Amino acid sequence: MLQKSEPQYLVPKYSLLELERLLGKLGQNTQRIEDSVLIGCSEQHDAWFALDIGLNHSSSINASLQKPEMETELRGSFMDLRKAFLQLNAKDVSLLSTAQALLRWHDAHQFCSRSGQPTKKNVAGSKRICPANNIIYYPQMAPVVITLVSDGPRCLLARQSSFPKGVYSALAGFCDIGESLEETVRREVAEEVGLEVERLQYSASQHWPFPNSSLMIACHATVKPGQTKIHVNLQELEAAAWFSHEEVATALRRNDSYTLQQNITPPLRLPPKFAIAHQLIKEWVENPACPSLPA
Ligand SMILES: NC(=O)C1=CN([C@@H]2O[C@H](COP(=O)(O)OP(=O)(O)OC[C@H]3O[C@@H](n4cnc5c(N)ncnc54)[C@H](O)[C@@H]3O)[C@@H](O)[C@H]2O)C=CC1
Ligand SMILES: [Mg+2]
Repeated sequence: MLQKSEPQYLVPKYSLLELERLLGKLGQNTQRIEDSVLIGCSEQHDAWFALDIGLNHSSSINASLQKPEMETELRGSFMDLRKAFLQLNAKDVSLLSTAQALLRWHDAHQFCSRSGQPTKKNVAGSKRICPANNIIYYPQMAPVVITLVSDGPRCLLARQSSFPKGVYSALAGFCDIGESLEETVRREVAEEVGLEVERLQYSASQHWPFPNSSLMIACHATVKPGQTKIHVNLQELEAAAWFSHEEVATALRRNDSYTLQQNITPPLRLPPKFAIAHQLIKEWVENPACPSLPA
């Protein structure tokens, strides 16, 4: 749910009093405030909590609550989370991403997997405890490596059929149990495009709420100049190709509005700014030789 506040969109933020009033108006029990989870604090050190007042929430008191009513009451509209990210500043993207992931984790961990008894959230929402056996459950993230492979003058980008039209990104893959990040990078690059990674350098990381909660670990990698023939794994990818520095730099410069005109084959499109893949590609465009990589 985002609220339009010209010229941008905002995540709805309320004080405790305002929230109590709002829940009352929506016919919800104010007890629900106890389901809130701590997601951060303002620069003035005011604590920020997130609460799911979604229509299909299991503990929704008033099941007949309609989406349009809620949109009118909150003066906003519901939208897809990825689309919402395109409208928000970096701070709100981070808050919304944490809120979504943490609230979803709580919703999916209502019961102890050992005793089958209901688990109980602590006040901050940083864990759940089973009162029957004192097992503590902590929110989990799945580590994922994302790697921009380069052979020097070109970088390798790939797309999955689920990506929007024309969008290519860096190679990504979940870490398997027991693997180091380096091993995951080498395995994923070999599995998806049949290339052997020569050198590897960590760049940055990002929390990513899709599909559940991942920690994206971004790296630059190089392959030997003579060993660049791609074998695309069509079970994982729709396509993969080498792109020149000029092609990628042009795609980065293009105003990426993501609104496609019909009947026009889109040129190379890159992931949106909020995705770490975008940062990784931008870094390579600004410094294609990656001189900081050890020789
Ligand atoms: N923030 C960013 O810039 C980007 C984020 N991503 C994210 O990276 C993730 C991984 O990329 P893929 O190429 O899809 O991974 P992948 O190459 O490992 O293949 C996905 C498959 O891995 C399996 N898998 C193993 N462990 C899993 C787990 N913990 N959760 C879900 N599936 C698991 C499933 O069968 C799934 O279909 C995606 O969820 C995507 O949202 C991908 C590209 C850019
Ligand atoms: Mg992959």
